[in-house]
Order: sequence, then structure tokens, then C-alpha cells
Amino acid sequence: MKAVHFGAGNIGRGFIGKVLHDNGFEITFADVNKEIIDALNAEKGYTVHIAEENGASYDITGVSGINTVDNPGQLEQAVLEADIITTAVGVNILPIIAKSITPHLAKRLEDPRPLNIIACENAVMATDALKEAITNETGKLTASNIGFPNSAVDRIVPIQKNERILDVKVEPFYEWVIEETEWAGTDKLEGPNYVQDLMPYIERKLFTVNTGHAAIAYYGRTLGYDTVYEAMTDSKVQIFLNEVLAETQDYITAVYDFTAEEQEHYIDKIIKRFTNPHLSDDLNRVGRGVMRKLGPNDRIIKPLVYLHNEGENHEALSKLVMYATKFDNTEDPEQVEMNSLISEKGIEGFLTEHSGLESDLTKEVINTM
Ligand SMILES: NC(=O)c1ccc[n+]([C@@H]2O[C@H](COP(=O)([O-])OP(=O)(O)OC[C@H]3O[C@@H](n4cnc5c(N)ncnc54)[C@H](O)[C@@H]3O)[C@@H](O)[C@H]2O)c1
Ligand SMILES: O=P(O)(O)OC[C@@H](O)[C@@H](O)[C@H](O)[C@H](O)CO
Repeated sequence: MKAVHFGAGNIGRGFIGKVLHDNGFEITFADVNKEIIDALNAEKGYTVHIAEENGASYDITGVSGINTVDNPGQLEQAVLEADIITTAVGVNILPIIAKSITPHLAKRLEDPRPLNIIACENAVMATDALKEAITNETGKLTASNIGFPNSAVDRIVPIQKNERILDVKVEPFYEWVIEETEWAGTDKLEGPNYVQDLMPYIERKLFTVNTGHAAIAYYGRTLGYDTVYEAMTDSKVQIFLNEVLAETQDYITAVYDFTAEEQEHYIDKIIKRFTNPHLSDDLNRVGRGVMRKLGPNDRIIKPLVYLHNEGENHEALSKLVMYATKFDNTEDPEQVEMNSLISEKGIEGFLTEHSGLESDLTKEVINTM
């Protein structure tokens, strides 16, 4: 069984690569990072270390790499042989990945073996976005051997520097939930959970783990912290995090069938993950892509707008919007773009145009500070 995985970064090597390897796949990583691809081709393997006391280490073997900048032609053979294609590149990169896959797809689909294509990104229904980008190029795909399941991936993998460049340290917890209805073929992966309806799982994850992370990053930075672990030692951050997650809990339990008790249990587990002393996760990583995170369907604005419309408390999420607009990671191109939009249009104009907030909610958000 062969896999092509786009994005040989932290989640690609540390999570998706490990699951595929455990399922017996030979993995070809495709990436634009020459150093990583050269190392994959030289080493043919790497080690995943679990970040806990006496944590285990797992050797991932049978891997290789394609540098999609220097050798895009190598992708053809890899796609033709693939049983699964996955991505972990960042949701905004998916249209570029679509352009890499599309030229080889028709030929691959003449082969009756099932092919599943799955985007493993932090966004609601990211595979649908990849599928749309692919079908914009190919037209409607009528082959019955292709599946585009959406998925939710959860495992904290910080940016890190290790002695061996490919090795990667990951938290012990992981969860990969896949949309069963869209899966092509009968051979499923061991490890992921398959569900009929993914929306409850992806939104619960995004609006708890990722909204929580955003709260720690954007508020923690105003208090001068650099990492999640450091910020979580401050009771002010803990209190704010609890307030934010109480609001997203109201959204999750109103929209889906999770009970308050189930959600409280889920939150407790996540807060323990945020205080893992064996991980050092930079607030700049957790807060990266600030414009994406302030998008209408993302982790802050979607629950905020819902709670506002329902007349429910949304004060902490409103403050979170304001902390996000004040983030200061100027190495992030999205931060630079946001800063320039805010200086041109003001915060009010930015939130109305970019986040799609109605003017009464925009004013309310601004007045929380
Ligand atoms: N790190 C985490 O804790 C975590 C957890 C769950 C989900 N995610 C999601 O996984 C995705 C990847 O995150 P990450 O932390 O692994 O980031 P990362 O920066 O470590 O890895 C992304 C990789 O994609 C590569 N890339 C960029 N453009 C590319 C292109 N055009 N073609 C091929 N490769 C390209 C980069 O070179 C990099 O190696 C994001 O959507 C993120 O939200 C991350
Ligand atoms: O990757 P982002 O930028 O969408 O979000 C940053 C973090 O919240 C995220 O990467 C988490 O670590 C991850 O989603 C945990 O599963």
C-alpha cells in the first residue's frame, strides 16, 4: 500500500505519517522544503518521540520525499501508485496542492483500486475545499473508486529543533476522525475513528482545542508570555480560558448532541494537554495565521456570532477578538496584512469586512476593551 502525503512538517511526520506507517503504507512525502526532502531521501526514516515522562519512541521507516519545486515530475508516478493521498500543509495552501494532484488524477482513476484523498487541516470540511479546487480544474469526477472524506485531526506538535532534523516530538494524545460516508473502498485505516456525521466532531475540536489555544496565545501575549506552558501558569490566563471555553460549550451543546457533562469532561482533558510540561509550544505558532483565525467560519467568529444571535453570553469571545487584533507576531505575513488593513480601515472596518461581523456586534466587541 502506498501513500502520498503533502506537507512533511510537524503534523505530517509526527501524526499522519505515523498512522500511515502503522497501517503498513510506504509513504512519499511531497514538500517544498528542500532540506526536509533531502533528509527524507537520505535517511529513509525518522523517529517520533512521545512527550511524556519516559515517553516511548517509534521508528518510522519506508519513507521518501519529492521536492515539488525542483522535481514536480516525480509526482506523477507517486500519484499513480497511491492508495491514499493526504495533506497537512495549511488550509490556504490546498488550491496549490490541487494543482499538483489534478494532472495525474484521470490516469490514476483508470486503475480500479480505491483512492482516498483527505485534507488533514484545522478547518471545517477542509477536504471539501480541496475537492472543490480539484474539480474546478477537472470538472465533475464521476469515477466510483475515488473518495474525498473530510476529517478532524488533533495532536499538538510544536515547532521544534532536534538533533536529527526529521525526528519529531508529539504529545501522547491523538484523535483522527474521518467521514465514513465519503470513504472509497472497504479497507479502512486502523487508528482513526470513522463517523457518519463529522460536523459535531470537527466543530467540537476546533471550537475547544483551537479556540482555547487562541485564547492562550492572544491573551497570554498581552501579559508577556512566549509559550503555552508559561502562559498557563498564570491564573489570569486560566480564568480567561475557562470563560472562553464556557461560551464555546454553550455553542457546542446547543448545536450538537453533546451534553454539558460530556463537554466539561472534554475540556478538562484539553486543559491537561495545554499544561504538558514535556512540550514547549510557542505562542507565535499557536497564534499564527491571525487573519484565518478571525475568518467568519473559524474558531472565534463562528461561535461568537451564533451566541450573539441567540442572545447568549459572548463577552469572553468578544475580548478574544480584540486580543487577536493586537497580536504582535510581525514574522507572520497575515499579521502584517492585518495590521495594514487595521491602519487603513480601523478595527471596525477590518472586523466588518474581514470577519463579516454586523455593525452592532462590531461596536460591542470594540467596547469590551
Ligand atoms: N502542529 C499541530 O499541532 C497541528 C495539529 C493538528 C492540525 N494541524 C494542522 O496541520 C497543518 C500543518 O500544520 P503543521 O503544524 O504540520 O505545520 P508545518 O509548518 O510544520 O508543516 C507544513 C508543511 O507544509 C509544507 N508546505 C507548504 N507549502 C507547501 C506546498 N505548496 N506543497 C507541499 N508542501 C508545502 C511546509 O514546507 C511544511 O513542511 C495545518 O493545517 C495545521 O492547522 C497542526
Ligand atoms: O494550526 P492552527 O494555526 O490552525 O492552530 C494552532 C494550534 O491551535 C493547532 O495547531 C493545535 O496545536 C492543533 O490543532 C492540535 O490538534
